[in-house]
Amino acid sequence: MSQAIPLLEINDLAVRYPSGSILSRLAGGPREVTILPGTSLHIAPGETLGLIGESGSGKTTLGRAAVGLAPISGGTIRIGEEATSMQGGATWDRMRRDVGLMFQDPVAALDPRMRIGTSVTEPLVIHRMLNGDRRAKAVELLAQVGLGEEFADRFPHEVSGGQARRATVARALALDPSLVIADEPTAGLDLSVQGELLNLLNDLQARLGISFLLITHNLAVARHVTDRIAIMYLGRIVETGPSTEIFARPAHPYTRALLGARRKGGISTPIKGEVPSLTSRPKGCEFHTRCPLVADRCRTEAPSLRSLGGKHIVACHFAEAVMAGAAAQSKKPTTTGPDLEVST
Ligand SMILES: Nc1ncnc2c1ncn2[C@@H]1O[C@H](COP(=O)(O)OP(=O)(O)OP(=O)(O)O)[C@@H](O)[C@H]1O
Repeated sequence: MSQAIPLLEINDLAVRYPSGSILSRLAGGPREVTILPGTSLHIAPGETLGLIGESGSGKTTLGRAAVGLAPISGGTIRIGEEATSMQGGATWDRMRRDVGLMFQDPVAALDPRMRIGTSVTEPLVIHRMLNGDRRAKAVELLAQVGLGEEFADRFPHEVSGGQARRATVARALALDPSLVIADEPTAGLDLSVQGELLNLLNDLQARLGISFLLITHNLAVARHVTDRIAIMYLGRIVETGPSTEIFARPAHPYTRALLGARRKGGISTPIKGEVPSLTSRPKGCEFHTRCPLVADRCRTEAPSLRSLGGKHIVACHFAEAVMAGAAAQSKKPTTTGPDLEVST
């Protein structure tokens, strides 16, 4: 893995949305809700970073904010040579040219009224970068993802879910990006098709040297394709490090709970306790209301992110104890859930 200057660098990013509930506003509730309270993240050239967390933890918001598609209220973002803060205006346009986007909703990603060839080349038209024949370019992009020429002329409803998802990958590659942001790229696909898609992403990373920000709540997906993972809770990164290290020795109780939820026969068991409201974040460690290891200190003192050696970074007062417990637990035989068919 390259130790070069990060390709993507996000520092202290804050995102606020207007508060959704009219009732809450009428009752004098907050007018705004802070989703990302000052979040930092980086991705090295050629690296695949997995962003993991429960639903609502802010993964999609972070992915969208990285390209200026969320209401940024503070912090800085740099992609390659281009850097911006707040509402970057024309800078976003230049930054987005270096990023391929695969957003969560595959139906929205491919316009049902457009032939697939037209959809996959659309980013080139938007950025005025289409040189030469549009269909020929579509065929070239579709070939990169293992789809034949005939797919250029088909409509999304005429192809399978896996083929449609490949087409969204082709579209993400249109601008020849250094970074692809893929939000839940395998959601809704059968296990074997998920495996094929992940093999494709692995292959593209190896062949084209693209970096990926892979947003998923599926730990099996993260395990197979990421170099490093970052765990998000209430819009903050609470643990990050090499995937192999985090899966073997998670150091945050939240990460450990996420991994434990997967171990139980593959059936996702929710983590105990309610996710706190983003408009009234708990004092101290924000996970303390659900943490099985909570101590007095956790209720008053917010843990900072600190290094456990190498690239393993965590925000927990008792990380060493959690890690030791996880290491002991991993030696016991466990039942594992259905896995993916991914070549290594
Ligand atoms: N446009 C919006 N306006 C107001 N709040 C929003 C908006 N989009 C997202 N949110 C809120 O931001 C929070 C984080 O949502 P986000 O979609 O980023 O989380 P996530 O971790 O990606 O979840 P999921 O896995 O379900 O997509 C949620 O509380 C959500 O309700």
